[in-house]
Amino acid sequence: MTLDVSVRHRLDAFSLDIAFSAEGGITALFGRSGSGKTSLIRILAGLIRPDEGHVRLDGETIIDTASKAVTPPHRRRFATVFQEGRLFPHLSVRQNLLYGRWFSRPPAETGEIERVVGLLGIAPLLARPTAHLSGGEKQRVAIGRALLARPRLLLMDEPLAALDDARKAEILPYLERLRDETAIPILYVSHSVTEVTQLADRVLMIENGRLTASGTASDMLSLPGSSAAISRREAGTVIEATVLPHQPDPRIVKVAAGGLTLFLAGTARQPGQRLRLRIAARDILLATKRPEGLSALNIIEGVMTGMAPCGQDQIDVTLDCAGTRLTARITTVSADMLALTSGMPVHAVIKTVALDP
Ligand SMILES: Nc1ncnc2c1ncn2[C@@H]1O[C@H](COP(=O)(O)OP(=O)(O)OP(=O)(O)O)[C@@H](O)[C@H]1O
Repeated sequence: MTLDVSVRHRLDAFSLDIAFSAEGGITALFGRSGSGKTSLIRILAGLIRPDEGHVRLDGETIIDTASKAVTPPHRRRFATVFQEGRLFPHLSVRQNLLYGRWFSRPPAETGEIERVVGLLGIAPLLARPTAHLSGGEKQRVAIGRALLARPRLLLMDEPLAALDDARKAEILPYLERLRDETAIPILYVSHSVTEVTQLADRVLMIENGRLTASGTASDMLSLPGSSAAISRREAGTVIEATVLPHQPDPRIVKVAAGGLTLFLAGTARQPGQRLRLRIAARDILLATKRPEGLSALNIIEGVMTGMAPCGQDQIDVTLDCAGTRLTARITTVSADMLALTSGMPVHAVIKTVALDP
């Protein structure tokens, strides 16, 4: 699938002027509130007609303002999942799902319905009225309804934003399965670093109605150079890791990440499983000598490669650790105490529980 978008649109004082192309998998639209993500999704869904530009899917014109060609929303076969599920409250879960199927041509077969129900773990909910579901359950049903419309493109506009952290954590694995087990390309709007780290194949950074950068989640979400849309607390490094075949202890997980070996808090992981880890800069300590008697399992040797001031009295120290770049945020007092200089060997200490797959 190739989605080719180039649109310009004015909404009072705000102007959107964006061009990008997206392939299969999950493409995240990441940016601060008010940057124009929802407006872009609304253009793609057919809820706003852009002032100028084109949208094409696999070469087929969806919108082309120059030739005044517009495919009506119901013929686009794009499904949308919003922040709040927008289920029909008077219908059961099963009836809501079948409503999605009504839009698919040819209609989804029973086997497909069972597959979607299994994928999202909603079999026990089928007979329930939607009014009796939790927020997380409602979102899973909304996703199921969207899938059963057999969309060519799934537009997800902050689908987890209305949920608390526990419900978000409950749904994220289902979204990973959706990415890995269906071939439906997804545009995923979010300003959550956690969600984008875990889900996105590619990230488009949007600021003030413009595309400012695009690339892999690791490149887009890692310091130095990551977007201003990432909060100070969340800033850090995103790295790809693979679970190693031999685990030293069932309570922890050993992974290879670039040239590093790291330990994570123990959850069920299969050898060979790929993970994306986010290491917040504020969760890394630095030591000039290898520390002993620490509870941290991850003590990594590296070389200091740079320093950049970060707010008042704090410094981001960049390290090269066996070819992997990490950033540690420390106070200027600590930097002075350690007399850090470029090229100096250092040890980065990361708490096992701080590694957040
Ligand atoms: N119908 C409208 N008329 C005028 N201005 C609008 C309209 N809709 C949106 N805007 C403005 O356009 C800008 C972009 O809004 P949009 O909802 O696309 O941003 P967003 O990145 O999705 O934000 P959020 O993450 O808060 O949902 C905002 O400044 C908003 O106030």
